[in-house]
This record gives sequence, C-alpha cells and structure tokens, in this order.
Amino acid sequence: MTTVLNSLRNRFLLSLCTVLCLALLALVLIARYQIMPILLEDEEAFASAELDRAERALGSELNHMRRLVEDWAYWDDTYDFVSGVKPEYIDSNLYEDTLVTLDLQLMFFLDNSYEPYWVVGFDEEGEFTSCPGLEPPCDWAAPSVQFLRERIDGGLEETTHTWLLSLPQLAMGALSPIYQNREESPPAGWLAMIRPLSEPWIEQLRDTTGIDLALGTVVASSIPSEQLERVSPTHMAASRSVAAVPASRAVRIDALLPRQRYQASLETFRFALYWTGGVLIVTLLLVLWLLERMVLLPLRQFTHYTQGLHQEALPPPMPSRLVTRRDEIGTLAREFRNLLKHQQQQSEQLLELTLHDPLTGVANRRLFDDRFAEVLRRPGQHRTAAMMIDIDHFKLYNDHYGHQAGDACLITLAQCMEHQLSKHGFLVARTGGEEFSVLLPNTSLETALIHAQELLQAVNGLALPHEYSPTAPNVTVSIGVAMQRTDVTTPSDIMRAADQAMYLAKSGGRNRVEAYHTDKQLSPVDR
Ligand SMILES: Nc1nc2c(ncn2[C@@H]2O[C@H](COP(=O)(O)OP(=O)(O)OP(=O)(O)O)[C@@H](O)[C@H]2O)c(=O)[nH]1
Repeated sequence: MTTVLNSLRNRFLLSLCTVLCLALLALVLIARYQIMPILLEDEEAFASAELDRAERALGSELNHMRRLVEDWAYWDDTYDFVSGVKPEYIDSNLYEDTLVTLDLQLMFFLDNSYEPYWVVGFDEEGEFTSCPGLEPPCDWAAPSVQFLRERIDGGLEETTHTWLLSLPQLAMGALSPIYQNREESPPAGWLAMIRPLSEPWIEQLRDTTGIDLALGTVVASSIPSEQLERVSPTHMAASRSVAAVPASRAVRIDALLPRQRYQASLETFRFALYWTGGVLIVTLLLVLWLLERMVLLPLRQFTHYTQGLHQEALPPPMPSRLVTRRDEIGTLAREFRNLLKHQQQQSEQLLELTLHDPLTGVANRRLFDDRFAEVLRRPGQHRTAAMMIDIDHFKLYNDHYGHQAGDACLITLAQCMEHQLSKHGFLVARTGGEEFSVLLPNTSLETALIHAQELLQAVNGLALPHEYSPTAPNVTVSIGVAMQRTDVTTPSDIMRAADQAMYLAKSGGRNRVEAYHTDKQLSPVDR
C-alpha cells in the first residue's frame, strides 16, 4: 500500500477518485433529501389539482341539476298542476321518456303542506311508476320522499337546493319551490328530482374529465378527507371525501392517476445525474492525462537524468526538452544544471588543492607519485628519467632574508622550473620543503641531463641574490638525475637514485648536475 502511495500518479488518482466519490455522494444526497421531496410534493399538488377537477365536475353536474329543476319548477304549467287546475299535465309531461331523457330516477311534487302530490320514477326493478302519492306501486319511493320532506320540514329556505345524496345509493338531488311566472305569488309546493350516480353516468364523467375515477359512499369521519397512495412506479391512488347528505355520510372520489410528471422529472434528473457523473469521469481522465503529460513525464525524464549521473564519470548534458521548458519544471531543471556545474567546479578546485602545492602551485608529492606510477604502468615504458632538485644553502637564505622572502624565492624557482620543463611535457612537483622533483617520461639520461643543465643555467640566470651562500653570490640549485633501468624499476627506486645523484652534486660543490650512473649501486636506504 505504501509503495502504491509513493507514486505521485497513484496519489493524485486516489485523491481525484475520492473527490469524485464525494461529489457523486453529494449528488445522491441532494437527490434524496432535496429533489425527491420536491418531486413528491409536486406530485401531491398534481393529485390534489386532479381531485379538484373531479370535484368541480361533480359541482357542475349539480349546477346542471339546479337549472333543470328550476326550469320545471318555475313553469306555469307545473304551478297549475300542483295547484290542481291542470291534471292533463301528467299525460303530457310525466311519462317514462321524460325521465329517461332527463336521466332521472325519481321526480316528485309536494303540495304546500309537503304532502306528496305526484310521484314518477323507476323502481328497484326499473319499472316505470306514476302515482298521486306513495301508494303502491310507488311505495318504493317512500324513503327518498320522506328523506327530502324532513329536510323541508327542518326549515329549509324557500330557494333551490342541490345535494350529493347517500341514500345509501349514490345520487344527486335537486329541490326547488314551485313558482309561477305570470304573477308574483307564494309557492304552490316543491318539486324534487333525483338522478342516480350509476356506472354509465360515472363512465361519462370519466370521459368528460379524462380522470380514471370511481365514486363511492363512506362514513363521513372514517377517513381523512384526502389520501394519496403510490400504488406503483407508474400510478398513484388519490381519494377525497366530499360532503354529502345525510351529513353522517360522504361521497368519496377515488382517482387512479398516472405518475408521468414524476417519472419524467425522475428521468430528467437521472439523465442529468448520468451526464454529471460522465462529465466528472471524463474530467478526471483529462486531468490525469494532463498531469501525465505536463508533470509526470518530465519528472520521469528528470529522474532518469539524475539516475544517470551516478553511472557517468562526467555528468551528461541535461536533455534540452527539460531545460527549454518555460514552466516550473524547466526552472528546476535549469537550477539543477547550474547547481551541478557549480558543484563540478568546486570538485575541480578541491581536486586541484589536493594535488597541488598551495605555495608554489606546482604538483605536490601525491600527484607526482600517482603520475610516476601511471607512467611506469604504461606498456613498453622503459625510458623514464627523474630529477631531484634541492636549493643550495636555503637555511642560510631563510635566516638572512626571512621566511617570507624564502617563500617568494621558492615560488620564483618553481615558476622557473615550470617554465623550463613543462613545455616538454615533464611534471614538476614540490616534494619537500626546498626540494623539487621532475618526472621526464620517454626521456633518455642524456636528454634529461641536458634539461637539467638548462635548468641550472636558468636558475643562475635569475640571479637571485644570496649574500650568505658560501658557494655562490646568488641562489643556486643542485640537481640529481636518474634513469629507469633493469635494477631500478619502481618510482621509489628511481627517486632514490636521483636523490643519491643530487647528494653527489651537493658534495661535489653544489650548483651542479650529477647523474646516477649504471656502475653505481643503488643505496638500499633512503636519505
Ligand atoms: N621559507 C621557507 N623555508 C622553508 C620551507 N620549507 C623548508 N624551508 C627551509 O629550508 C631549509 C632547509 O635547510 P637544510 O635542509 O638544512 O638545507 P640547506 O640549508 O638548503 O643546505 P643544503 O641543502 O645542504 O644546501 C630549512 O631552513 C627550512 O626551514 C618553506 O616552505 N618556506
């Protein structure tokens, strides 16, 4: 797990996935607690509006009943008939077809004392009956007539009334006082009409409203006035109780409503959710791709370059595609390159310090020994010469002119040696306090002696005054020269031989060159 998280790409991917999941979770929560309640509320409003429409349709039917009953009740013929002066009214108006046309089950007239004057209607078997009262065959109508009479007796206002009736069959009732048009007079009685809310009539109501509804009667207080139940993902059952007569009963409108608004909203929301999810995923992939191209790839190139630094002795040049970048990675690459260059210069300086004499600037013993061994290791190398140079009476020079002047003298002599010998590819090194050594690869003893003589003259030519030297008025050197040979093979052997030759020069009066000759035996011990 830790290894996986070490990758910048994996960490970024993990972070983005977490953000994505959180965003999707937020969307789901918003959908659950914000959008769904709104959709359900909207659905409830829709159901309520549909029930309102169904109720208005019932109200409109009651209005129609009101107009119908008033048409008949305010007709002078009806007035005359109830007043007993127009008995032919029965034959000319109250026949079976009239009720069928008006879609009525029962129609009755009451006189001024609320006694049934005439009753026409269809009994339970659908037989048409027409009687002057409630005697058989019209006795079937007695409960309805009695029911409305009681309402009039109860002090009903002398105007038109309509009701939804629960008798217990479902019906619409209309009641109106009978007036005459000719002149103003008190009512002659009451006319009542009852229309059954039968299945064909309800079917017609369904057609006109477009609502799949059913009507029934219930006890008034048995259920809440309005209910909504989602019976399936596509339909919901809404019901509402509407006040009816008698007050203990109510008419219940049951409507099976489609949930297409909810479904459409849900579908739209799902569509938006999928798109949002899709856009988020595409964004994630795009960000990853950009990260790969803009950050990870150059970082990998940079890492590859830095790893290569360990394997190469000389640092390879930084890839130009990194240093030419204008972004932060380009800046980092350029800074790294500068740092590397700086470090390289410091290393070179450090190397210079470890391999050169700080006072004179010529090679030190370490470099001299390394180079000597390296020269002797070269295949076919048999002609290597060496010089040992020692300043004559340098203690006296120091004592007389001071240590600082001694240092200056050492520097001058070293420069002179460099000048004389370096141009031939020889290495001059300060190998002791006032002692110098010279490595002369591919050089014969004769040539080495010539170079030594030239050097001796060059030092004399400097004419550095040395008042207290017992051997010369100026600074001089003694030079011993030795050559690689069969019994003198190692650098220390050759230098020991040169040293012996140099001592020979010293003992011979100084300011001279001596060679270590082949007939001499190399001293077994160092000086
Ligand atoms: N100024 C200075 N003197 C040094 C340095 N290193 C060594 N010396 C001096 O070099 C002198 C070497 O003296 P000696 O070894 O006695 O030899 P010499 O006086 O040159 O006599 P011969 O070699 O016999 O001719 C000493 O006095 C050292 O102090 C240095 O770096 N600077």
